[in-house]
Amino acid sequence: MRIDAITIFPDYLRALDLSLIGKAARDGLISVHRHDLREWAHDRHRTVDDSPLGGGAGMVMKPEPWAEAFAAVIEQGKAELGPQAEPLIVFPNPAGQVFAQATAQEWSGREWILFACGRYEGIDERVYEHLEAAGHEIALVSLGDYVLNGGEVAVLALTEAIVRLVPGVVGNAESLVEESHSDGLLEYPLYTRPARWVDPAGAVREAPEILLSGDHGRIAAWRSERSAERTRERRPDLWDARD
Ligand SMILES: N#Cc1c(-c2ccc3ccn(Cc4ccc(CN5CCOCC5)cc4)c3c2)n[nH]c1N
Repeated sequence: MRIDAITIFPDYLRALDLSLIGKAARDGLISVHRHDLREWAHDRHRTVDDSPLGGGAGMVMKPEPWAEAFAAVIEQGKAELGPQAEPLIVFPNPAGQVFAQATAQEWSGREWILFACGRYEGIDERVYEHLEAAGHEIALVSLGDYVLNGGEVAVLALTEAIVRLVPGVVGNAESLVEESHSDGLLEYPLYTRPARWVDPAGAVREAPEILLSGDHGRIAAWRSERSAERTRERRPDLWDARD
């Protein structure tokens, strides 16, 4: 998988060189390419924003740098992947569809994802129109119903959610199966040693006896019950949406 990200804060995305994503890149499972949008802003101040037409607060990202950036980055990607390759262009956007595990699963099979990180109040609408008219596939996604200052945080989250599902990235693929949301339910409570823990307040806290029984059938049933109980209590929306 090739991942490109266009942003005015490329250093914000250096976290993609770390940990799981960084190792996947070093292992050749993915390649990550950061691009500074200001490279395609040609005035002396490398301006990428201007006041909103029609008035209003804040600034809007100008269409010209974005159009040039997309053309250049897509040309670079095609040079690597072949002239037929096409990116999925993803815009983190507060008005986008809330991103979910099913989408992460779907996008983990894509050859090429191009993230476009907006800032200010957003990107001139004609950029989306221009890309769609050129036949590109675009998606607007939101991390959730709260307000960020730009798309970079979302790109970090989206990339981790997607790339960890790319075959070979997570060592123990089995751990991906039992995760929260992978079956539409929340994960069961987790315990490790010591089985008997005296906490700093002096309270004795025992792990559930069943987990020490060695009876894997009963343990699986117990975990399933706890997962259902948690989902009902904490996420009735997920519980009600179950098949
Ligand atoms: N993913 C994700 C996000 C984002 C996100 C993603 C990308 C950009 C690019 C710019 N911003 C700032 C911004 C904040 C608020 C608003 C709303 N507008 C309503 C009408 O009045 C003007 C303001 C717009 C732009 C972004 C925020 N926020 N929350 C998520 N889950």
